[in-house]
Amino acid sequence: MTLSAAQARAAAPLNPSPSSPAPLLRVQNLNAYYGQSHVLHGVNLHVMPGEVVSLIGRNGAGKTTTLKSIMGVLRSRTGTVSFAGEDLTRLPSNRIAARGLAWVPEERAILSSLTVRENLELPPARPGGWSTERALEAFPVLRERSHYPGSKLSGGEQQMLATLRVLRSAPKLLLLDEPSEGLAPVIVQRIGDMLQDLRREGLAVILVEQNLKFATRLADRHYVLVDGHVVDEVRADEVEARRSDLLGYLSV
Ligand SMILES: Nc1ncnc2c1ncn2[C@@H]1O[C@H](COP(=O)(O)OP(=O)(O)OP(=O)(O)O)[C@@H](O)[C@H]1O
Repeated sequence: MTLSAAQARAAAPLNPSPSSPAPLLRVQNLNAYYGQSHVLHGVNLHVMPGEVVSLIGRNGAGKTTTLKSIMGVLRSRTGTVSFAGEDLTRLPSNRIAARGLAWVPEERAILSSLTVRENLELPPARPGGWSTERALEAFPVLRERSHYPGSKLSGGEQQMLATLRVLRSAPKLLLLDEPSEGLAPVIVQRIGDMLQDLRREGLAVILVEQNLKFATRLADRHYVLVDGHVVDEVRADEVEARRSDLLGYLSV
């Protein structure tokens, strides 16, 4: 098979310039399996310190599987995942999280029978992590609802709460799975503002998205996944010129 120019670029060595800083996260030749089903095929990607990178692609392209493989939640994988120069591939997921990677799954991991405040207070805060007060200050809507059970929150509020919970651990890299999914445009805007604030603080992010408008507002680079392959890589300054390609990758 002949690689297209875009595929060749996506498959190129991950840290091309010897003078550029080292990536925070480097994923090399990642293959992942559910039983006999081979789902990721040699995925290569990297995230630089403070960079926001999106993974875009249709349903079933392998975006969530990539996040699960990075976090060590899916163990049936080959290849290498390194973070700040350390090979994480063989570590269990709790130790991967302890290195500073935080995953907010699509299902928005909150405890629905506990109140907003209890949800915020339950994960242990690490030095530098967000306190409950800081979280409630940043999101007055959650302060107003601090005694509500998680189950009574809107989808957008649950998304904010799930993200704030993981910020207690002072992560260095946030992995967000479709944070805008199912939310009203005004709430999507609010979530986007929150991510802009976090990036200004230097947090690196991998954003899994099917909402191109949301992804292109935030991300410095986009990796396109098709059937478990990274087939393209588009920088933010190329998005306008390549918008129809990007829309094509996402259309069904
Ligand atoms: N637990 C599982 N067992 C078997 N196959 C799975 C499992 N989870 C996902 N798959 C399959 O793996 C492939 C990649 O799924 P994945 O969830 O990573 O895609 P995605 O790009 O995140 O799409 P979506 O937005 O639909 O979640 C799909 O073909 C999916 O059916």
